[in-house]
Amino acid sequence: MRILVVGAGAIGGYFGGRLLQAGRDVTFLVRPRRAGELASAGLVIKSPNGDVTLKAPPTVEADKLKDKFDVVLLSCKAFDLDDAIKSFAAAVGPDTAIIPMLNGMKHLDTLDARFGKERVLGGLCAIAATLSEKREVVQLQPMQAISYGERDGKLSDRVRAIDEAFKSGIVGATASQNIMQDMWEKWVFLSSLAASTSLMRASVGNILAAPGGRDFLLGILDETSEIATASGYPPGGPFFERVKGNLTTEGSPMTASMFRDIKAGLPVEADHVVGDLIARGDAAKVPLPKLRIAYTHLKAYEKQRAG
Ligand SMILES: NC(=O)C1=CN([C@@H]2O[C@H](COP(=O)(O)OP(=O)(O)OC[C@H]3O[C@@H](n4cnc5c(N)ncnc54)[C@H](OP(=O)(O)O)[C@@H]3O)[C@@H](O)[C@H]2O)C=CC1
Ligand SMILES: CC(C)(CO)C(=O)C(=O)O
Repeated sequence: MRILVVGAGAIGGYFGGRLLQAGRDVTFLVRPRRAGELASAGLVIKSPNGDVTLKAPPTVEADKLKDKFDVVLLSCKAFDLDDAIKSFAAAVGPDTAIIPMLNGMKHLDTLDARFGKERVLGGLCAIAATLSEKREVVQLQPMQAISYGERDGKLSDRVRAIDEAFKSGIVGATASQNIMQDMWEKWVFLSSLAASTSLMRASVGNILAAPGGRDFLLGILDETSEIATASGYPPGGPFFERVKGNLTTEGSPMTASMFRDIKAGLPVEADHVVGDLIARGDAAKVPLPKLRIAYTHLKAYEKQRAG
């Protein structure tokens, strides 16, 4: 099974690297700077689950991409999606399955419109990872999971084949027969975490320790949960019940990747992760006072960053 990992940043580098480490046929589609880094220093993963340096991992740049791949594992940020699509389009043939790992949901519409719904699986990952100043992939906590599945819930032959390839390389890889529900639940959790930690500039533990902090966190979770419910995906599955506890754990150092990006002065997925959720909530007339404040904050950050 030929796997093209689009991007070798935090999550692409991590999950693609683990697959490569396990001997899977992985190629990273990268831009020139990352290609140079990987050629000279290798793909370096620092992780509580085991460090590894993969010397000269196979890479390709967009203008050299000619072959079709069986699987495209998409790991760009939402604001790079259009450019990434142009870059990997040549790799998509009639039987290619695209697995997006982006947070949010709107990328599914964009990918469907360009490649056809039948080529786009549902996908998500749960991990805390970052690309360090040394351009190493750093996993910040042991937690890791990646899921993929047909959006109609069928356990198809292609999903079984992907599962076999992924499971043998990645701890926490799972074929899901309810991936749309899983993606919504992840979105509810992530958007609540990202909105709160970015707005408060603090970890969950420090927000909980502040006056009104617990009410704010739980209030935002109520708002995002109501949007999911109004959209036909009421949260409440095992994943959701587990992660909900993460938002109320005293002393928890947990933050979202969005907050880490803000601290590093990097662009954020404000519209994709929070703005799109608000648009869906507005359409369903869900009151969203807390989420709206967080969104205004993120857009102000973007404005400030643009100068
Ligand atoms: N980091 C985390 O802990 C988690 C992140 N997510 C989600 O995963 C997604 C990716 O996040 P993350 O890995 O942190 O982001 P990063 O910025 O670390 O990585 C994204 C990578 O995509 C690459 N890229 C963008 N466009 C192209 C292109 N046209 N061709 C080749 N490569 C391209 C970038 O390359 P370049 O270096 O050239 O800019 C970059 O290395 C986001 O949607 C995020 O919300 C989900 C769960 C956890
Ligand atoms: C939910 C979480 C925190 C872990 O996957 C995440 O997706 C992120 O930080 O972007």
